[in-house]
Amino acid sequence: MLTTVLMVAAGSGSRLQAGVPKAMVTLSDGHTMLEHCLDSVVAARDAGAVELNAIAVVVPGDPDYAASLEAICQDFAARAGVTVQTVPGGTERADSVRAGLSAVRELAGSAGGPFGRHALLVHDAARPFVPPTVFSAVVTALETGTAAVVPAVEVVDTIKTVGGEASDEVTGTLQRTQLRAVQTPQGFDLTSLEAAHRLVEEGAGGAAALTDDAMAMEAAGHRVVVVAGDPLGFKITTQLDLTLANALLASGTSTNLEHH
Ligand SMILES: Nc1ccn([C@@H]2O[C@H](COP(=O)(O)OP(=O)(O)OP(=O)(O)O)[C@@H](O)[C@H]2O)c(=O)n1
Ligand SMILES: C[C@](O)(CO)[C@H](O)COP(=O)(O)O
Repeated sequence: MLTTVLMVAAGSGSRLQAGVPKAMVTLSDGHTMLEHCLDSVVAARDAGAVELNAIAVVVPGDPDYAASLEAICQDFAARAGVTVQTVPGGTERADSVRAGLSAVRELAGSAGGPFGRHALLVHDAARPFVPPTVFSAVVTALETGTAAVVPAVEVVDTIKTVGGEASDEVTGTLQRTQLRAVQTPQGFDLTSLEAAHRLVEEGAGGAAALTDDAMAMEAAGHRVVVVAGDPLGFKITTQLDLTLANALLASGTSTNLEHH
């Protein structure tokens, strides 16, 4: 199934505190986070897991950062033999996804007419080591006709809700067997995700409340299916995650085959 990837890279990385947007952070092997994430997509293509049409990368509005990321994207595109188009993002992650959807529609339309079913993978430019098996599981589920697919792993901690007058008061304990930690790439029927985001945008919920795209599909009444994620699909959010990523690279344990 022809698939376009929407990679969101417009975040500031405030929790990582690296002084530059997270996608521009260089890992210990000298490659940026963005290159690693692009590489994982192309590794999935090369493994036959994704019939890749093109990649849209949503970049920060700041012109200097946008220019740097555009240069990284076009270098990568030439090396990997893939179309990569950048588009400026928004304040919240959901704003950036919405900004990217119009570019995706153009990329999908030019690939094979606007009316066919087209798969979209929405992916964080903060998960550098997602293996091809995860891409494959998501795309395979989409191919069965499912409109929304998320990769996920089991939760290892006990999760409690807090609230009351003081937010340090426990109000309940969630049933751990029913919980999953959700990763990206999340897979969607393109037309359905466009409609779901429009619906949520027109409603009361702000973009900040939408922490992933499956939430828009859930709000629109779609069935969302979970497939197996992978521990290597972890998101780099804090310095501790970055330390883990660099240790994986140093140990050779990881990651995305060869660099393009
Ligand atoms: N306005 C935003 C916010 C986030 N993202 C992207 O969404 C992904 C997941 O978000 P997160 O890990 O929270 O990244 P940041 O927003 O950069 O981090 P922080 O919340 O710590 O500032 C990242 O690839 C990030 O670039 C985006 O494109 N546009
Ligand atoms: C989309 C996501 O990566 C799924 O786990 C996550 O919800 C992003 O959250 P963030 O706070 O924007 O990192």
